[in-house]
Amino acid sequence: MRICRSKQAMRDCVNAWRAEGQRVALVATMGALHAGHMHLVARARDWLDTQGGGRVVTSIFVNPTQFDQQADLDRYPRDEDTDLALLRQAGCDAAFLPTVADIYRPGAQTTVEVGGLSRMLIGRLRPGHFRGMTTIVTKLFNIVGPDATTFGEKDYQQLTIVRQMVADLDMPIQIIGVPTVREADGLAMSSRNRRLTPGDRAAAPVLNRALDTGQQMIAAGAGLAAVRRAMRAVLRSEPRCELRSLDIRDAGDLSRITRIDGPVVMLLAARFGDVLLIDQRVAQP
Ligand SMILES: Nc1ncnc2c1ncn2[C@@H]1O[C@H](COP(=O)(O)OP(=O)(O)OP(=O)(O)O)[C@@H](O)[C@H]1O
Ligand SMILES: CC(C)(CO)[C@@H](O)C(=O)[O-]
Ligand code: BAL
Repeated sequence: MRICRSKQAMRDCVNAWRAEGQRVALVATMGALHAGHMHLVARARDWLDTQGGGRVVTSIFVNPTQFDQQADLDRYPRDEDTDLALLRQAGCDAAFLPTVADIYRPGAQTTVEVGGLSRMLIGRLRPGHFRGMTTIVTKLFNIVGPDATTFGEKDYQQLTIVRQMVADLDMPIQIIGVPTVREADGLAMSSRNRRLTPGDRAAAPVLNRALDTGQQMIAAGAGLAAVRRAMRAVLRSEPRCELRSLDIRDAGDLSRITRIDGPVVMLLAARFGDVLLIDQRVAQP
């Protein structure tokens, strides 16, 4: 596996592959890798196989501009040695680990923001978060120049925003959504899980239980208000869960709905101690 620590090294590596006619798929991460990330690498490889082969690049960059809280950035888990070992095992072809100084040149004035979608839901809880995310994702696309990229459905609003951006700005990149990988007790894998105290870790699967309840009720034809009530009751049964938002939206464009008559997405954000976790599930009547 090649290790590229600068934009130039990454570009040189991709240019050499392109000269051999290789396609390229990108997996963008902030490191502290887990099995969910490995699925993104595997799905990137699957996509390349359907195209006659190619190279997988995984970026590891804790992007400061998408953090609205300095403490969250400072405490974000980092574990480069383990990350690189996992990527080698997964058959990744290159890891891109740029520095903040290389990525953000002084005096930069340009950001990328997807209008309405970035300001709703998590965008309200974390002001500026999605502008930082779409800006770094655009920069990664410009540096690596991938044909395709995989994103997790766990970060459903992020995936929806990236799809919108790529369509709006005519970026010639295929976006592949990857289902959420879970721990045995149902908790969605997330780098932030390792910051949970043992008590909060034991409590956190309540998010998945609330989503199970919502999904079953929606499949049985229950109405919006009843589903919300039942999900809230499940979440309230766990005193360590500090609910920040519970939304049921159109699964395609995240618009508000007044009734459930097609695919919807249930979106949860909750704090356990000082850790904000999110989870989601698509359901239909
Ligand atoms: N459990 C999971 N299953 C599938 N994909 C995932 C999972 N967790 C994260 N991803 C995806 O991995 C990519 C990189 O995410 P990131 O590095 O922020 O990891 P994370 O586990 O989501 O960390 P965080 O604690 O910041 O939520 C994103 O596309 C994200 O949706
Ligand atoms: C896409 C991403 C790597 C951009 O920093 C980040 O938002 C993430 O890890 O989901
Ligand atoms: N996986 C989402 C990245 C973030 O929390 O900033």
